[in-house]
Amino acid sequence: MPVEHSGHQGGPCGKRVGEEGWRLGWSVPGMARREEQAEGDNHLSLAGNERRPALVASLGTLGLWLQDMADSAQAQKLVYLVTGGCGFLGEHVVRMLLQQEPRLRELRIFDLHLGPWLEELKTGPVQVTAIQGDVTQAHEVAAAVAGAHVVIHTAGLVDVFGKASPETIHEVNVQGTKNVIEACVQTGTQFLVYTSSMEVVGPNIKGHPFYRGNEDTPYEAVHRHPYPSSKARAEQLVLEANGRKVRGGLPLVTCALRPTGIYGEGHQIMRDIYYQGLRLGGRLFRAIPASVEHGRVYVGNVAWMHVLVARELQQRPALMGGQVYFCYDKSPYKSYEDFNMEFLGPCGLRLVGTRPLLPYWLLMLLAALNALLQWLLRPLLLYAPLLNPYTLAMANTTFTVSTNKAQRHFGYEPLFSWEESRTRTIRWMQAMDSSAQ
Ligand SMILES: NC(=O)c1ccc[n+]([C@@H]2O[C@H](COP(=O)([O-])OP(=O)(O)OC[C@H]3O[C@@H](n4cnc5c(N)ncnc54)[C@H](O)[C@@H]3O)[C@@H](O)[C@H]2O)c1
Ligand SMILES: CC(C)CCC[C@@H](C)[C@H]1CC[C@H]2[C@@H]3[C@H](O)C=C4C[C@@H](O)CC[C@]4(C)[C@H]3CC[C@]12C
Repeated sequence: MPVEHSGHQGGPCGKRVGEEGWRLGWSVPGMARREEQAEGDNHLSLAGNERRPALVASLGTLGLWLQDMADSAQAQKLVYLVTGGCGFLGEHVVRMLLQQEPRLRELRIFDLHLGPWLEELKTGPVQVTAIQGDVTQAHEVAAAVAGAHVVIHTAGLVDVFGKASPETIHEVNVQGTKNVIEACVQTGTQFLVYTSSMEVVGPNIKGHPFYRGNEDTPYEAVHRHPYPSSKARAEQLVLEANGRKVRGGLPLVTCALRPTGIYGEGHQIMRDIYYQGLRLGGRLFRAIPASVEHGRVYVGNVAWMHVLVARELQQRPALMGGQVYFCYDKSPYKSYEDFNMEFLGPCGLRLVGTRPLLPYWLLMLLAALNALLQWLLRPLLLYAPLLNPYTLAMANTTFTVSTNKAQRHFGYEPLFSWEESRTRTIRWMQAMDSSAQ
């Protein structure tokens, strides 16, 4: 069923956060690492001093305190830059870094649109620097990168609905990535993590299934749509840049993460589908056979993978440099629509039909009609429904991942179980619902 798509995926954070009164819940399961570490250190110094005479104890305490200061000055030395740090994924990466990267001294957040939620981060122990900038502007990127140890490049134009021109998509995704690479080389930044996409592999335009494949599974990657083409080209540039000498003579170390369809708190398309369902009286109509598997991964786990890969890239450059990793977790293999129902169901929506209500040829016709309408109306208005020939092919082609490469190379385990990911997403949707009423 064609459903109207009201906003782009993610979008300016100002709008997103303000609109819903939504905040990410930032207690990561079993991992209040910084706090635990600090507490542990305190216990250690107290226990050590208890048995000594008073003067020795205070000198000892002073010594330990000075040692602590020196250690933490040494430990908190890294500067990270997250491009696109106010996007759907970017915000999660930013918050995850603040929680899980104890060596962080400064976190730079570079985005076209900065969100008001950044203010709340500025009171913490890490210096948070918000930089409003455009990745297509080489000088802005270079200024932001200068002095950073690690760049996590998530900024991108995610558009499969025909909202932006192919030229703009290329400019942001390809030229923007070139600018990031050149900035690293010129300013001497050694580590670059790129957020790629499963779409650099597929589904391809021939509709070949990719059934629980891994990074080495042969697949005919053929792209025509501007978004996957631009992501594929950008990924290639990032991987080719691995080993280039950066300013100062050290080699650039790069790698790319390929998320499948990300879901979780802040997911714009999920929200659009939810509101569409409400408008249809709490019903959605099945369009895709339940047997077509579509890979999904929880945003918190994708963010965690970014943090971990950025950390371990510095420890194992020879193994990880120039590598690609699919992002995966324990989310179940389901069709796009059945997976969405895991969250939409508890919010009161119902998926009607065990089989698609319309035959596939009719859906294709509707998708083609939407594309034609988009083209005809372009001089007057932007018509960008969810259903078009490309999104239909995406949803209707099996593409799922089964791999443990990230675990083997850098010890990745999902931080959030499927139950936790599901609960968090449902909670977010319910909060969104109550704030809309
Ligand atoms: N959402 C998914 O399912 C998914 C899946 C695989 C890969 N990805 C990739 O993950 C990354 C983040 O995607 P997202 O879903 O969070 O999208 P998003 O639109 O929410 O975030 C992208 C961010 O980039 C910023 N940005 C766009 N153009 C920019 C420019 N010219 N200069 C500076 N910043 C700019 C946007 O303002 C936004 O904050 C993208 O690179 C995307 O290709 C997303
Ligand atoms: C045919 C309709 C009934 C349903 C339309 C759903 C469609 C909008 C969905 C289906 C698959 C989705 C894409 C998929 O999850 C993976 C990605 C990769 C990522 O890099 C960007 C987002 C994207 C393209 C999803 C967009 C929305 C899609 C096409």
